[in-house]
Amino acid sequence: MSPLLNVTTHSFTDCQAQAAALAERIAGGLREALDQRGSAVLAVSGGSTPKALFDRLSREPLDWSRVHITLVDERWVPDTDERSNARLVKARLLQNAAAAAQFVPLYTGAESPEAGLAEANARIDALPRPFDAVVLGMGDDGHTASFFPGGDHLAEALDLDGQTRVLPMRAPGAGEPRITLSLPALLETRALYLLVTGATKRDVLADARLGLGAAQHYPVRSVLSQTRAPLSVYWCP
Ligand SMILES: O=C1O[C@H](COP(=O)(O)O)[C@@H](O)[C@H](O)[C@H]1O
Repeated sequence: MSPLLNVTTHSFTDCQAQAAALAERIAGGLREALDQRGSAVLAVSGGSTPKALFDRLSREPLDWSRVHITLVDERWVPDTDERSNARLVKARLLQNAAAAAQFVPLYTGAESPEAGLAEANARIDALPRPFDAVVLGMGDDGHTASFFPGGDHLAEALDLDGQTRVLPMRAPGAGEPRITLSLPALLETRALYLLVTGATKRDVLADARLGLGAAQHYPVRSVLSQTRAPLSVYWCP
């Protein structure tokens, strides 16, 4: 199969419609998981893009008490910091019906992601697998999760044969030190979504698909070109 045949793009003219459609689709997958296996796991991104999605998803009627929610990546800051992805999840997703969900943070309170790595890995290893849904975002520099261009553990994180599900990441464009699920950990999912908004990110994604010039190094290419998990891109202006 040609790798890009593994990617389906859903384009919306309205970002509320995008958020509603993806929330409904994720909720459907979680309900199916609850019916068939009794529990469900959802891994989400942070940043600014998923706010509308989280607002919608938090109102979806399902038994959230049997859903584990974790992060695909985290900035190594406490959840009192406005840069914390956990803070965003608590403020926008763990609300309404979804307040009953069981949150599994990546930040452990240790001094550094390296010092907190064993605990973070243990938390992720303890979750049922495969995950039921993974929601990725993308930065203007072509990063996804905390797979940053020039990242100190990038090659390890993108290694499809890698055994460690959680890795630290430091990179020039990352701001603070990070922790991230690895590519193979993210691809072990029943549903994989990439949420993208705005013309700049649309163009970054188009460049990443072509892989020309600087775009050949965009880490998001690792998600576009893999064949383990079909990828659904949700885009709005
Ligand atoms: O640093 C991060 O950035 C990406 C993209 O964030 P956005 O603000 O452009 O939506 C995000 O997906 C990732 O989880 C986060 O840690």
